[in-house]
Amino acid sequence: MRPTDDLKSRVQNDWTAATDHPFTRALADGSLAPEKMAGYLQQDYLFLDGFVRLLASVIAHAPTLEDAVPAAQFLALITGPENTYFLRSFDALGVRADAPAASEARAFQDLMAEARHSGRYECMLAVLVVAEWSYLEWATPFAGRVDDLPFWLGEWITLHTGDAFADVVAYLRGQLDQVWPGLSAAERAHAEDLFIRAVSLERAFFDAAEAGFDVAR
Ligand SMILES: Cc1ncc(CN)c(N)n1
Repeated sequence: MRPTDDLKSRVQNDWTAATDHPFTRALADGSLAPEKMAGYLQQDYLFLDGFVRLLASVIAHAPTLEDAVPAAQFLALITGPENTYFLRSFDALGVRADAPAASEARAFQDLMAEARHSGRYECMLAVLVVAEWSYLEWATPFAGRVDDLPFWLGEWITLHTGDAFADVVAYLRGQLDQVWPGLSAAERAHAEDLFIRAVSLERAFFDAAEAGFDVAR
């Protein structure tokens, strides 16, 4: 079994809860209240800050230029079209971009900083694999629904579906699978711990979004 499949199988409960969640089902069928999407996006914009730094660290730690290029191209997408999606959505929803962090966003920021500061490529990848693979899984079944949705819902699905995004997930998983056999037991345990905590935080983030984050105006 691929190491990344094995890691996922160890947290199947949280994984399923995070990738088949009432929040994303409501997002995809258009019944999600704009206020709830606004609160989610404000908190996710704080997530994005730590994510960009973590992805930049993966680029810095990739073993070769060839290994780094797909991450660098993905970083351009995140800081380009995804960043402007957030800003256009805040504008359309009438909310500010700089909300105070809720505990779920802070916990994710802390985890990403921990992975980055570990200086370990596999630890950085473990968190990125969870973040992107789980989003590909929840969004893919809804790829055909985007045309009927307001852009702040539909484009969020589009950003996390399609061949190019599936290639990003395949690349991140491939990098982690590739380095895994060369790791010691302690190094594997460290990366696995980050993977498990990241899945749990993905679930908690959607639970909190469904309950409704406070919205800053
Ligand atoms: C919390 C979270 N996890 C993952 C993603 C996917 N980029 C995201 N936007 N936000």
